[in-house]
Amino acid sequence: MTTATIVGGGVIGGGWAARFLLNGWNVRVFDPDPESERKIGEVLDNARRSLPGTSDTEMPQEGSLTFHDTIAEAVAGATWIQESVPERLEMKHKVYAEIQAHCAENAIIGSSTSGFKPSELQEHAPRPGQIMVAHPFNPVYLMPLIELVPTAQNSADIIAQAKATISGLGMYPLHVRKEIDAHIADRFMEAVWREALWLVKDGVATTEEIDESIRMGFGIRWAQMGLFDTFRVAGGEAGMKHFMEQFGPCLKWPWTRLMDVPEFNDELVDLIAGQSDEQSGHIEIREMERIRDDNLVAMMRALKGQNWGAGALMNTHDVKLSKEAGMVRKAADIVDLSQPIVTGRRAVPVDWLDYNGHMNESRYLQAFSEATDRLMEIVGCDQDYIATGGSYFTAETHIRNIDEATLGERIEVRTRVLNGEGKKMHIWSEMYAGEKLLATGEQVLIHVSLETRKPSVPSAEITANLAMIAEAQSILPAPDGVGRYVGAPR
Ligand SMILES: NC(=O)C1=CN([C@@H]2O[C@H](COP(=O)(O)OP(=O)(O)OC[C@H]3O[C@@H](n4cnc5c(N)ncnc54)[C@H](O)[C@@H]3O)[C@@H](O)[C@H]2O)C=CC1
Ligand SMILES: C[N+](C)(C)CC(=O)CC(=O)[O-]
Repeated sequence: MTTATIVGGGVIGGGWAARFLLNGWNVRVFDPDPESERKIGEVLDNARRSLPGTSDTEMPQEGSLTFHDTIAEAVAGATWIQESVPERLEMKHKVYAEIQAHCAENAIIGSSTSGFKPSELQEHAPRPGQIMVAHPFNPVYLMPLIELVPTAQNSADIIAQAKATISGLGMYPLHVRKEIDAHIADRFMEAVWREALWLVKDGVATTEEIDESIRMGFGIRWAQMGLFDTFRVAGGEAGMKHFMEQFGPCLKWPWTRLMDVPEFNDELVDLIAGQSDEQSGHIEIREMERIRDDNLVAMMRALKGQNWGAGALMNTHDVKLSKEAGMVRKAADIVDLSQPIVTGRRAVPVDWLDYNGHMNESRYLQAFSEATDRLMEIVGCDQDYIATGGSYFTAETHIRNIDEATLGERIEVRTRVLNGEGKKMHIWSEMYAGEKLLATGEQVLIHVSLETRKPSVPSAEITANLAMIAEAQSILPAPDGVGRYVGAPR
């Protein structure tokens, strides 16, 4: 297992700790705050209930978390050291001096800095090539973006290593090729923030009205297409050129007060903080974090469904996780054919819950349906085969909901082939949380030609695989409840 050290375990360091831990890394923390263990524990609780739900496969086993009294002790054995101390350059320099005196020479030191340039961070360092900006977004355990900002002091090799580590955490390393204060994304947020401060100060809008203008409008658009594609579409058939012709003149109109900053005095702070308290002061900060996390997970899962943007990144990561978890994808890889095949492993995501606070009945069907897709793939009915015009349609499903599944609970589906002769495939799946049986799902599927939409004979490979599995599993007793109809006596 690989080890990461977190130096500075506040809002951002805590989020990094969770991201590494839940991706299977061991994490060592140094933070002089005596409350840091409690604070990181609370961040971790929120991460555990949200991050696994972004994945449609099994996440790695959580690593171990330890707290250390000195930087020297904390950096021992670490391959990645993430500095997240307050945004003060002299403090960061002091911390790097201590880290570099004790860490491995080939460890990467990433800085969470929101605004310092990497060349500023590297000043006075004995090994500047070890340090680079790895700027995350809050909450680090859910937001995929990392702005990776190196300088000419960082070798191509260390940059490639940093990118690989970030990708391995399910994140998106955006290589910022030219260093600039506040990198890329924070410059946008700063621009929006400045405008918002003026709008509140000038009494044009309240903090709440400004938030509504974002979350009811461009905030939703930006999550999926960003700025330029959004404006390209807004240009209609003539696209970006037309958009620019139409809105170019506005650049000279008083549409922004960007470089004109309101005086940052007590009056402004009280005005903004007062309105913000009125808007959301009745909700505890951890509760607000949970609301934010649930919304983020649900939105990112929607993007996964579209295989777009952050969703496409997460789908690619799922394939990697699934391979690492040893999920079988081919019949030839099954070690013991006589046992039910593990066709799904995942955590229950927040958007699978209903008003009863447990996994909704429709999601039991979804989990069984995804397990059936996996079994189809295993026997040879994979995407390549389907592209040739053959597939299976489900003719009948019977689900028994036996126990509840709750948010974040890890579920596993195990599938048996009861009969795979001819055009028919009769399968039986059981869903477990640990050894607790949650549900059974019995399905009959018919092989079809996608051209005629009529039953057809599957390929010889599929027929042989189904026969082999059914034969091997026939030594198992008949599943309890097989063939049961609604209302049948127990
Ligand atoms: N809060 C945010 O939204 C974001 C912040 N960042 C950046 O992350 C860094 C940390 O910011 P936050 O987590 O928000 O601050 P924070 O105030 O929540 O946490 C800073 C932590 O550093 C600890 N600390 C202080 N001196 C230390 C030292 N000498 N050695 C080790 N730990 C020490 C503090 O006890 C505290 O727990 C900053 O550079 C900031 O710009 C980056 C992205 C977003
Ligand atoms: C406000 N901020 C500059 C600290 C924001 C960031 O750096 C990134 C974020 O999470 O929004």
